[in-house]
Amino acid sequence: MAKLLSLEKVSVKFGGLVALNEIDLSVNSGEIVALIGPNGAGKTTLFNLLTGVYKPTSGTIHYMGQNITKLEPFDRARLGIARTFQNTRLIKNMTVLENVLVAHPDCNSESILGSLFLFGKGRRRRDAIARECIDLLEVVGLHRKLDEWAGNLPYGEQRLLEIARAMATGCKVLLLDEPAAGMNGPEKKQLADKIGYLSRNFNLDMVLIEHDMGLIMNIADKIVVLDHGHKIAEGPPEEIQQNPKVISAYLGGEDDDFDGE
Ligand SMILES: Nc1ncnc2c1ncn2[C@@H]1O[C@H](COP(=O)(O)OP(=O)(O)OP(=O)(O)O)[C@@H](O)[C@H]1O
Repeated sequence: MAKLLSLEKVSVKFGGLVALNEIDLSVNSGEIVALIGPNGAGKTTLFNLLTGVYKPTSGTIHYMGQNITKLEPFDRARLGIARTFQNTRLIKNMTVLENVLVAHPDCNSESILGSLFLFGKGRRRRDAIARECIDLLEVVGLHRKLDEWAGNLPYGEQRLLEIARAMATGCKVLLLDEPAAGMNGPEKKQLADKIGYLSRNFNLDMVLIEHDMGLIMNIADKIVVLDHGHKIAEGPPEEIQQNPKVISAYLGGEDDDFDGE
């Protein structure tokens, strides 16, 4: 498998605190990678490193063969690295479709209004962008709610809308921060199905921070375990589930939380 994204001996220090210590990590093309670890392990710091919000104290980050260690968040987004947030960043008083349209690189809120006055080629382009966005909403199952206010959607659907917004940017790597947080059982099942579908059909690579072990066991190809800024394990779910280091560090020995149920 081709390496898409890789970290080589990356460390992040905040004053005297080592939030990440010489982390090596790679995301291969077509992979779903789950990042787990107890509170303060360094998961969010790693996401901020990948998006460029934080720069490493030492080490390098490569993406599609390019050294992106010093690239700013905007440039990384343009290269195809997108993320969703634990607390959704939707524009609640815009419709579902408008939320996706404004995330599209060829569109912004001014051009949505301006498009009323478009003719010919401009209008065809606008229609094509709208079609693309509606197709994305169909993929996440929200195509029947195009005109609803984003803020009125149930929580699970707001998270799916965030994924559609991230995809509208044309991303190749999607970083999902606790996508299942606050979801009920059926919503989690729907999310797991969508994530699997997106990965298979859109050639989208995903890294997710998630605490729901059942979800992770279902969808992840690889799990990376952090503890106090150190990578303590990496491997397929069935291997990680049995790893005594992980059980004791992450779960304090209570392996009944780690059975994927
Ligand atoms: N901007 C910052 N300044 C100082 N310390 C920070 C900063 N960001 C994170 N840290 C510290 O780095 C360590 C790792 O934090 P991080 O948020 O990455 O952990 P986490 O695994 O995401 O935890 P949680 O599951 O609670 O969100 C913590 O000790 C945290 O207090």
